[in-house]
Amino acid sequence: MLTEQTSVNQIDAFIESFDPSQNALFAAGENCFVTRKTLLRLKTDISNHRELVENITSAINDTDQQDAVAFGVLPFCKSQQAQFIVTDQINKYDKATFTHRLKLRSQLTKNKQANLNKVSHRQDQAHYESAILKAKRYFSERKLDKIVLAKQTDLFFDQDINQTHVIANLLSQSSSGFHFSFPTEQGKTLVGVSPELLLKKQDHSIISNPLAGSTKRVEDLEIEYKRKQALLASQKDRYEHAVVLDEMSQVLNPWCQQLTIPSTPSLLSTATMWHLSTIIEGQLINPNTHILSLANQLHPTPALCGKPTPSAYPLIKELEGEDRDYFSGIIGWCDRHGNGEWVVVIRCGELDTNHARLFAGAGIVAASDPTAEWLETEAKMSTMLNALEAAERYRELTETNALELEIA
Ligand SMILES: C=C(O[C@H]1C=CC=C(C(=O)O)[C@@H]1O)C(=O)O
Repeated sequence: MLTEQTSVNQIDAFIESFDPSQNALFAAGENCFVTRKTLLRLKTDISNHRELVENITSAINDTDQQDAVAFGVLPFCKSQQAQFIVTDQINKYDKATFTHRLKLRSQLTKNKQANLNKVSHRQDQAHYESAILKAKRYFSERKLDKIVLAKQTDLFFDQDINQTHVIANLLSQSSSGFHFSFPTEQGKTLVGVSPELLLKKQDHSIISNPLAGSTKRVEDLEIEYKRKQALLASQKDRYEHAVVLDEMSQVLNPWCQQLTIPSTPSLLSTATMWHLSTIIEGQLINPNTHILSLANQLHPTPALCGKPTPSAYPLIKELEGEDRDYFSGIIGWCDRHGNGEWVVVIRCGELDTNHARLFAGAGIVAASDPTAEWLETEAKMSTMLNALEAAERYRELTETNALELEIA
């Protein structure tokens, strides 16, 4: 399917021409895939799983290229359209080497890094916490068990953001996770490093790694140890996590001859967070089942939406006050055999000239504390703030805002 691993010189030569507004990137495990050239771009509805699979399969088949692959991003909302890039021009690199060479290159060419000038929360702390209190009414009326509430934050810089540099930072911040960069048709670049594998499929085998239940990482090892133990023991977080597994097993079971879901979660870390994590493994009844069909049926899981899904979906739009678009959607690739790998679009942002819009959410259940959940979204946003080299300035600007609010 893909070009064989290449030498450092070849990587450097490619990096010279790497342009995030043209090349899509998806890095998982030890591999980093980068598209060289687009054969076709297409947009397609996602409300019907069969239609989605048919559209993508025929787009791949129409290329007449055996190795063609579709890279895509599906929005959170099923009434919006997915975007795909179909290509057989993909380079496969060793992730560690690509990261190292991209970082070196971006350090050499880096002019003065853009400075963060202004922060504007599209949902500020007061909005976010009041949305949680409103959701709690639905919990007490037993209309809802869980809802994931998110915020979007606009950052404005004094000059254009160096997108290659942000991607290099994301890659070097953590070797684990799923790094992605996708040039959208809106002329923006969706970038991030997701810790959450929605689904990977190869012939009969499927694997998924849902996450739900979180705590922030700290430098002090003793405190960190206590936080990890508290997360594992937390009834609230275990419930948040169990809701996700329940829903996923209901979707996957009918498709599988075998499905293994461990009875207790383990812990998974990112550069900034700890999460409750479960690895689900299965064997499909039919190896021709298309990954997009399954991924789109799972999406959005209660790790991004809620339970019951039909109640949580419209309430999210009402409480957040705007569409999430591609944030908390899914991103990945598939080939002509219906194999591929899809992850959820979190720990991410959309870059556009001197502006970045960041996204972060948290699972809310009856036992949630509004301020703790807000702080969790702040901690999750630090992945992108660090990649933008704007974490300190963000704190200065938002602390000043908070102070101004207090004085007023
Ligand atoms: C919605 C996000 O995280 C989800 C994934 C892992 C843990 C989560 C949590 O503990 O709330 C969220 O469900 C996000 O990072 O924006």
